[in-house]
Amino acid sequence: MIPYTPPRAAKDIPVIDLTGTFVSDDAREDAARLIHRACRETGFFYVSGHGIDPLLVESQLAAARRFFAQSDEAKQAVSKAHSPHWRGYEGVGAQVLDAGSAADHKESFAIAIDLAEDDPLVVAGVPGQGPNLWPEHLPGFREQLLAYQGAMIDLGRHLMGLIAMSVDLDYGYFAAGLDQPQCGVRLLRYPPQPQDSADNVLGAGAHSDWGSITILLQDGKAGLEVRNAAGDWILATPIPGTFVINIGQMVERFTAGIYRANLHRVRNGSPDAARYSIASFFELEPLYRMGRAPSCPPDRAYEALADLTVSEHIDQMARASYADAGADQQ
Ligand SMILES: O=C(O)CCC(=O)C(=O)O
Ligand SMILES: [Fe+2]
Repeated sequence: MIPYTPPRAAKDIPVIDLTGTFVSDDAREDAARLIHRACRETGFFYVSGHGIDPLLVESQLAAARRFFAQSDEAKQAVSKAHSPHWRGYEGVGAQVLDAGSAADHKESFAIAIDLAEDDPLVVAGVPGQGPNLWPEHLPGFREQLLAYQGAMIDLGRHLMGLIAMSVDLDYGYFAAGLDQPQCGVRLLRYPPQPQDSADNVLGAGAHSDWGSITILLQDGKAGLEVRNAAGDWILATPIPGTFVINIGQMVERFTAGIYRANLHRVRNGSPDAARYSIASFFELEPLYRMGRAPSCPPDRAYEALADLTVSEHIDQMARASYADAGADQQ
């Protein structure tokens, strides 16, 4: 358990403008340098100038509000219990992101790449691969989520290119793992924070993300807290028009620890309103093995991990985070 202590105001999470990076190599070099620094310092940065339609973004938050406003019965109809692939709805208390702490005070709905049961990856039993669960009574919901997921995949591919450049590799370094990338999109709703937090109840307990990069959309409400290099917790205040990007354990492994998949947590700062966010977990192909970047020196701590595929690693982490919540909660 990581006991809760109040955060400081954000001052160390930079905003990186991507506008020029879609057209100019020089702008890519500049952005890669800023990404390098951010990934060493906190593992977090905002991106602006990302080119994603603000209407698509607004509609995505609206879709999240519509989903969670449904009856409990409608939400349970797409319960994660019906999916062996980590898709669907889970209620408050279903997940423990900080082992030893109280369960997370959040509810969520997740999709990933929608694969038919006869897709070769599903037939081969590759962890996490399969069909999505879709709510029956929300017209347009599926189309919206798939459009948003498509935009996240485009942005994720671009960011992986910049991350490769940030450690002196080519923009195209990850091409072999980016043909059919994975992208989980998770709608999150954090009810108002329980005032009695004696047993460390948080919206999401302190954790680092498991995959490559997370692209986070926040509604206007503060809540995301990030631990900086000095060990202080700082608030990642929502900035309109941006996404918060953080690197996960796959990129930490890629750099053999030069970049850190940093601890973060959520505590809804509004006493009487829910906070909504959308976390998109961008990931290389399921069977990709994330080796060490040739430009980063080896570190023995990471050598033992090298044999797991992306999907095996994420599946292990997911299992652990739900096992901690007990089998009786969904
Ligand atoms: O909701 C947020 O602000 C962050 C969510 C998060 O860290 C996660 O889902 O991994
Ligand atoms: Fe996270």
